[in-house]
Amino acid sequence: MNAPKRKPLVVTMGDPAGIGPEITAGAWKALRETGPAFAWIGDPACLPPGTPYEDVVTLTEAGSIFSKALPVLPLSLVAPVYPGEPDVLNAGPVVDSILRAVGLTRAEDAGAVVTCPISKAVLRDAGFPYPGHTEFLAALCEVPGEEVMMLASPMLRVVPVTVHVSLRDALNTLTTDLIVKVARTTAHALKRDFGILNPRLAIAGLNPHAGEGGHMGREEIDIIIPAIEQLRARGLNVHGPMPPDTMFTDTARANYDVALCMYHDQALIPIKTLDMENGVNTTLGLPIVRTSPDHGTAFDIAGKNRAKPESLIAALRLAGQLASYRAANPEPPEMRFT
Ligand SMILES: NC(=O)c1ccc[n+]([C@@H]2O[C@H](COP(=O)([O-])OP(=O)(O)OC[C@H]3O[C@@H](n4cnc5c(N)ncnc54)[C@H](O)[C@@H]3O)[C@@H](O)[C@H]2O)c1
Ligand SMILES: N[C@H](C(=O)O)[C@H](O)COP(=O)(O)O
Repeated sequence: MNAPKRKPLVVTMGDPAGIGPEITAGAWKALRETGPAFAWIGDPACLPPGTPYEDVVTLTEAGSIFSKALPVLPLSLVAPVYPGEPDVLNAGPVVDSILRAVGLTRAEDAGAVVTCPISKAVLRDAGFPYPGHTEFLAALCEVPGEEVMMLASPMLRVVPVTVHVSLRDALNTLTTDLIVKVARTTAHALKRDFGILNPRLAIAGLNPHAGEGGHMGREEIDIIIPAIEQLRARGLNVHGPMPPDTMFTDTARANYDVALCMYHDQALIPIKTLDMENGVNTTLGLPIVRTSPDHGTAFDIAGKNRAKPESLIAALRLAGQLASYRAANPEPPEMRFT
């Protein structure tokens, strides 16, 4: 039987005053011969001067011209773009680019969505009601609350249990049920999409020394250990709570497939420190594949020809692999949630 033909991926514009346009042009140059092929939904006026691009109407056209030019599904901005100076007036097209990308992927015209970085502050100032792509994508896919953020690189995978909230709110919202839910979605995705049959989950503690038996905080005893017990009772391969300060050493990382962390920076500091260039953000729990580079808009270097496209290239490669894996491996019923 022939392997299913790979569908082109679709890349969103992100904030046009950030590094999205230039890393997109850089990723196209790096991947034009090998793929995965993709189309970019954005305003060509914000691409670096001299970028060879061609307007397209369909993803099929994008696949056939990809080796010659960056395929663009055009979308007009409202305000002129000055690199490093985001404009709230362009929030509408930034959001439209995401909406169109999700529509094309849900319609199975595109293989996956790869998002360029948005400024959460600019979108929030414009009235956008979501904290980030992760939550917005879950709403668009009609699975609000099911989303799980995972950042992955060849060195480490991490999942923050609480995500885009203040540290104080993270402590207030951390519950046994939430840890169990996020861990189950993570284990399921590692089996389903990454081919890891019995994923090993390391659960971080919250407090110094994972609470030191309750002398440095009770969250491990009251919240985290009950979650670990429930997950083990479901047959998941889980260990912890691990002291957060030592769980990211080379030796410790060799013993797990993913680290479940209790708050955003506990998860993202280690991966961005160890492997920023190869890190990819992917949203688990969605019916579509979504990846993103692990960095933000980098307004400080936008338009200065200093932005590295490596993380976007890694995001495109991972999206291509996950989409192909899903197409070739329809989900067997026994793999569904344990
Ligand atoms: N997926 C996303 O949409 C996403 C992810 C992270 C942050 N953000 C947003 O980005 C904005 C800026 O966030 P930040 O300053 O904390 O992080 P950032 O990742 O934009 O920048 C942090 C530092 O890393 C550098 N950097 C980032 N990407 C780089 C690249 N590809 N090549 C070279 N250097 C690079 C920047 O110049 C900066 O010095 C925020 O508004 C945040 O909301 C968006
Ligand atoms: N929390 C992510 C990070 O710091 O890299 C980032 O903000 C991306 O979030 P979304 O993919 O939800 O936009």
